[in-house]
Amino acid sequence: MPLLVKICGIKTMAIMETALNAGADMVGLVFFAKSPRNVSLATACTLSGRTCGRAAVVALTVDPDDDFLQLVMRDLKPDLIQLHGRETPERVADIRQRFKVRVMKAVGVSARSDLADIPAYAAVSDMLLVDAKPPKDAAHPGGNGLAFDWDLVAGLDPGRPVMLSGGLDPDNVADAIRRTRLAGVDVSSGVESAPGIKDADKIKAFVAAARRAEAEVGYGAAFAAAG
Ligand SMILES: O=C(O)c1ccccc1NCC(=O)[C@H](O)[C@H](O)COP(=O)(O)O
Repeated sequence: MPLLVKICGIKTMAIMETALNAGADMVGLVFFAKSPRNVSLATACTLSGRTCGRAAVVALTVDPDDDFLQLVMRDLKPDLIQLHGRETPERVADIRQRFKVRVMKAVGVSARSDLADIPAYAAVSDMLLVDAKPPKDAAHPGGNGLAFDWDLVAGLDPGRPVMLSGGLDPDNVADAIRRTRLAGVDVSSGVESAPGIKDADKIKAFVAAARRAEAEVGYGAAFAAAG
């Protein structure tokens, strides 16, 4: 299966166009008021319209309530809801079933013990995202540009595709792909010039580096051999 590359926290048409032209498979729109990447639902709908099916649209939410999800599903109709809060496996299952939407649950990792929750989340999610566990005093539960020990998730296979995130950037993404061989990579801070300000050249460099590593590792070949 080809490597999935997600660019998260897109706020402008120009950057959406850059991510699509660079070859991103997934684009993330952040709904979290305290984030410098937060977008309104109206802006998200406009940005999403630009994709024309070239990339999957991911609505990033943090402990969303049903009223908000109803609006997101009615107006944005994302391909995937990313759950980046303290949602329990029961709540993840509830959202997936109630809204008939694919979900990607983010799991914070800083130690091997954090992987204990993964089977329960894999059972109720379409995809998982492993991210650095935020520091206790962090203002945001994600998008902090912090990396974790990738060896903890190397080859992780809970029966659902797993994306790697947390502190990735154009310089380290190839190493991360080689070491973990997960289904995809997700970046936000590492392709910015300042919090919330995406840098077009960094996005292009990130996707290019990820694609080179994908070819080197042989993602498609492994899939063909297995299939
Ligand atoms: O981006 C945010 O501001 C954010 C706010 C609240 C929850 C999650 C958030 N971001 C998550 C992501 O952008 C990515 O999925 C991932 O964590 C990558 O973050 P980064 O380390 O900045 O590359």
